Amino acid sequence: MIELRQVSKEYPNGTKGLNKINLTIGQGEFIAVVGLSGAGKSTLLRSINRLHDITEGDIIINGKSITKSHGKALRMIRRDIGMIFQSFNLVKRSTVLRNVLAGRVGYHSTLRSILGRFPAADVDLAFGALERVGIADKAYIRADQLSGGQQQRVAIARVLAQEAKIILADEPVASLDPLTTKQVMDDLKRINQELGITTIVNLHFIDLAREYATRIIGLRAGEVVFDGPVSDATNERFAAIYGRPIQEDELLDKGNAPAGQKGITA
Ligand SMILES: Nc1ncnc2c1ncn2[C@@H]1O[C@H](COP(=O)(O)OP(=O)(O)OP(=O)(O)O)[C@@H](O)[C@H]1O
Repeated sequence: MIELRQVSKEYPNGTKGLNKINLTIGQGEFIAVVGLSGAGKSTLLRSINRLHDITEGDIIINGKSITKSHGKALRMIRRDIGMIFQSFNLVKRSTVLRNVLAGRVGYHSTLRSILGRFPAADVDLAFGALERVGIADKAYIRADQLSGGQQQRVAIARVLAQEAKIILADEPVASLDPLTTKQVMDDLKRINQELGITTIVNLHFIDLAREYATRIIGLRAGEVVFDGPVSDATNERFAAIYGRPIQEDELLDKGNAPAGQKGITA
C-alpha cells in the first residue's frame, strides 16, 4: 500500500509542484494519473520513490516512511519500486540482457555489480522477464538496435528482474506510435494482472487511461481534482476539470502520431 499524507512539494524557485495531496493506493491497483502539462504528474511519481524530496507531509510505502528513511532502509524501500520513463533510460551500447540485469544491482554489492558478475539465478530471472514481454530472442542485441517499443519492453523487463512490487511509469508511451503504445500498455496491464504489481502510470491521453486503468487520478495545479473509477472519468467530467473541452491531441484514437504532443498548460 502507498499512502500520501498532506504531501506538498515546492521547487527551490518557489513553484508548487504538489499541494497537500492525500491518497491511498492499494496493492495491485492499476492507476492512471492524468492532467494537463504542468499539473504535477511527474512530480507526484518522482516523489513516491523519492527522486524528489517533498517539502511537507509523509509518503508511506508498505508501512514504512520513505520520506524519513535513509541509507540502507531507503535502499530497501526503493528496491521494491521500479521506474519506467518516456525515454526508456537504457544503456544504449549494452546488450538487452545487461540492461535487464541492471535491475538486480540493488541485490548485490557495488563491486559485483560494477564487474557485471551476476549469479546464474539472476540470468534466469532476466530471461524470464524478457520472455514475459516477448523479446527473449533479442537478449544479446545492443539496446540501441531495437525499436522504441522494444526498448520500452526492455525497461519493463528490467523492472521485472528487479522483482519490484510497485511500478511507476512516467509517460511510458509518449515517444511511441499508437500501435506500439497499445502493445506496451498491454504488457503493463498483463503484468499487473498476472503478478499483482501495483502500477501507476502517468498518461497524456484520457481515452488510453480509461482503456487500461481501473482508477483514474486527475491532477490540476498540484492538487487532486478527480479520483475515481474509469466509468466516472468521462470527457465531459474532464472538460469541466480542465475548464475547456477535451482536445483531439488528448485522445489517442483521434490518430495522434507520434503520441505525446502537448503545448497546453495547467
Ligand atoms: N525542477 C523544477 N524546478 C522548478 N519547477 C519545476 C521543476 N520541475 C517541475 N516544475 C514545475 O512544477 C509543476 C509540475 O510539473 P510536472 O513536471 O510535475 O508536471 P506534469 O503534469 O508532469 O507535466 P508534463 O505532462 O508536462 O510532464 C509545473 O509548474 C512545472 O513547471
